[in-house]
Amino acid sequence: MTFQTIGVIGAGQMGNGIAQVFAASGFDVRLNDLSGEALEGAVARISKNLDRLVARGKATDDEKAAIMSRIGTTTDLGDLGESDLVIEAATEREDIKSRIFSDLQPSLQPHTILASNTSSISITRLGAGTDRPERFIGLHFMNPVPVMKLVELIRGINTSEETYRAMLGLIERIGKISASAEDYPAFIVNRVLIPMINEAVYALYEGVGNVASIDAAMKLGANHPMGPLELGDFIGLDTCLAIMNVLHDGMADTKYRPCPLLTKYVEAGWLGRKVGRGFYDYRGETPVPTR
Ligand SMILES: CC(=O)CC(=O)SCCNC(=O)CCNC(=O)[C@H](O)C(C)(C)COP(=O)(O)OP(=O)(O)OC[C@H]1O[C@@H](n2cnc3c(N)ncnc32)[C@H](O)[C@@H]1OP(=O)(O)O
Ligand SMILES: NC(=O)C1=CN([C@@H]2O[C@H](COP(=O)(O)OP(=O)(O)OC[C@H]3O[C@@H](n4cnc5c(N)ncnc54)[C@H](OP(=O)(O)O)[C@@H]3O)[C@@H](O)[C@H]2O)C=CC1
Repeated sequence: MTFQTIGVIGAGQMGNGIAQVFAASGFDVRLNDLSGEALEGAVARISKNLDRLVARGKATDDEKAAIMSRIGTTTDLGDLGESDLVIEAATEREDIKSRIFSDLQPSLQPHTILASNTSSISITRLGAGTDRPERFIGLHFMNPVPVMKLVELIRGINTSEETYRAMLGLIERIGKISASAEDYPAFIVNRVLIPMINEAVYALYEGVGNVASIDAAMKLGANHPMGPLELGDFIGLDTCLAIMNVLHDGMADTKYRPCPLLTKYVEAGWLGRKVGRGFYDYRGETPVPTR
């Protein structure tokens, strides 16, 4: 299987990172989002990330220009039809993802592989709703995509060995390392990580600590690069809540119940860094804890 053109759906924090990484490895990328504004924001973000690399001598101006020239944007899903692989990285909602795959299907070539960057949703179920469950797979990148080495590779029950092998090779080609996970709710990384973040929110909710003390405790006491509440803000509290709900429903176990305080923040629209406020308020010079 050869890959040249990669479609990416959803130009949020993950979609733009995935687009950057593939373009930097020489692939042509078609980035899609519902809104032109999101696409402009993604291109600006990628350009800024590459400027940082140029400033640190890790890339040249010419390399930056070549990477940028390989990224095309479109609000029309039909423009992704030429892709050899399409990676969906839209909002963590099964109805949105299923709809995207069914809208995309008529434009696709027969050989195209479909992947979802979902954090938690069943790959088997998403794949079963398409015309190519054997060429459907979970490709779970980590945030921030240009920095994090891991891509979790999740095979649905129908995913073929050929598709799996092709993705193993592709992950290596973009300089990442894969870990294979079985298709159970939230896979490996988020099965462990998101309940930890949810537990930190419980510690806040119950008054065991405040935002600053909980994050300091885990950064200095467990050597985590970010505290769990800071990390929740970084991931997006809507995404964290969606993952907890998938775990709670999928495992049918109350140990995964989302903390009511997490739900309250999401209901308030305090989704974390991407909107300027979550467990910290990012609208000033330095982040200020909200509790
Ligand atoms: C929810 C899911 O489904 C799965 C997930 O993704 S879970 C989340 C997984 N991610 C994590 O756990 C991240 C935890 N945090 C970290 O590892 C670190 O805080 C961090 C890598 C994000 C930043 O590290 P830091 O040392 O504080 O920052 P800094 O020194 O500024 O940056 C280190 C490098 O990362 C780059 N970087 C930092 N943030 C970046 C971003 N958002 N995008 C691109 N590059 C970034 C910097 O350019 C720098 O690169 P160089 O070393 O090449 O110069
Ligand atoms: N955040 C993280 O740390 C990680 C997230 N993921 C997963 O990646 C996916 C994306 O997450 P993330 O980038 O954080 O989310 P964001 O909210 O940053 O971005 C999602 C983007 O998808 C767009 N979108 C929504 N519906 C559609 C659609 N029908 N067609 C095209 N684009 C659409 C949204 O547009 P609008 O804003 O207009 O709705 C938004 O621009 C999720 O499945 C998430 O679970 C995986 C690993 C890590």
